[in-house]
Amino acid sequence: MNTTNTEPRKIAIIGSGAIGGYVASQLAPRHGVVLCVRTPFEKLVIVEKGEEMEVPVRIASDPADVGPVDWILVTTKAQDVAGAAEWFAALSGQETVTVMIQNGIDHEARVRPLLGAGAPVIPSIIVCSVERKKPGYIVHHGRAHITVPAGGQSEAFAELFTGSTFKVEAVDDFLTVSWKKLMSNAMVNPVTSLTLRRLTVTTEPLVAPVVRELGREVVAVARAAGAKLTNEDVERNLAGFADAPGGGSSMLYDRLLGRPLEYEYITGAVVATADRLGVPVPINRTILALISGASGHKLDGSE
Ligand SMILES: NC(=O)C1=CN([C@@H]2O[C@H](COP(=O)(O)OP(=O)(O)OC[C@H]3O[C@@H](n4cnc5c(N)ncnc54)[C@H](OP(=O)(O)O)[C@@H]3O)[C@@H](O)[C@H]2O)C=CC1
Ligand SMILES: CC(C)(CO)C(=O)C(=O)O
Repeated sequence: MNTTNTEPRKIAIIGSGAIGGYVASQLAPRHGVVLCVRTPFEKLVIVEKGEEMEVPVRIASDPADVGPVDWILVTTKAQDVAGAAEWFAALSGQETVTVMIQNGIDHEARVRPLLGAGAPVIPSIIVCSVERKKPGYIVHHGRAHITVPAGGQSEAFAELFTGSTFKVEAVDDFLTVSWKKLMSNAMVNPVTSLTLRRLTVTTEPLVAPVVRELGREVVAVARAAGAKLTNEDVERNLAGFADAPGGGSSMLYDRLLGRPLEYEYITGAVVATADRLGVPVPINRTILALISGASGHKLDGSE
């Protein structure tokens, strides 16, 4: 397979929620896209600036109905990767490249047990605010940026998005980009989820200092792990959240629906790394306890 030209490719997206649906909408005009879904739906609709658009994709709910593809894009929540084992088996061919489009760190470790030892895997960091209102109905609140590590198949991956709204950037210091995004998520995802508020909750006078301290703890952990973060990154994030009307977080949307929360891969990853490297993170540890208690529980108190 020649992965460095711009011919149409066979692309499968495992996990067609908010991110998977929006990414599909940007690839479908030029490539053959199949959505590998757990909960079937009839059609994929994207809402962009208030306008609905139906996306021409194939929707498959049975791994027996698909064959090997050029690219597998993984956009489930991090804790759901293992549950998609049958999709990986059906979609993987000799030259299939798998791209992890998820929050958190250690992307490759999540999927490696489901793939052959030498199968190429690209980790990625996505900045894009999207909300799934119901299966197959996705609202894009703004931004469309993906970062991948330089080298390997990353250039070919970036070419898939030619002509789309996504900017795909390949960087040498992927570690720093990963920790910057993890910091952003550790600052807002649990706080929006616990307060049931959108990003503007971070401007509340009593909330902002907690969010700032969550970020500063992550800076200390990230630096111990070798990433180049500073407290200025925390301030930049706070200013950015205040300037994001309408946007929430993926953890807020899950909490509103009583779904399992991705906390182990966000705040949990911060605390686990902090413990390994001997960095104190008391606020993140407290938030981890609270968000773990909220995960998967209904909002009406009925458990
Ligand atoms: N939403 C956002 O704005 C952002 C999200 N992210 C990250 O992107 C990743 C995806 O998040 P998001 O799109 O919000 O999540 P969603 O919950 O909206 O979508 C995840 C999808 O994965 C599906 N899924 C789960 N298990 C399987 C399976 N075994 N087979 C097939 N499909 C499966 C779910 O199906 P079902 O319908 O059955 O539940 C759901 O449709 C996460 O890591 C998140 O943190 C990053 C940046 C922004
Ligand atoms: C909050 C946001 C959009 C960016 O920090 C995100 O990554 C998420 O919703 O999980």
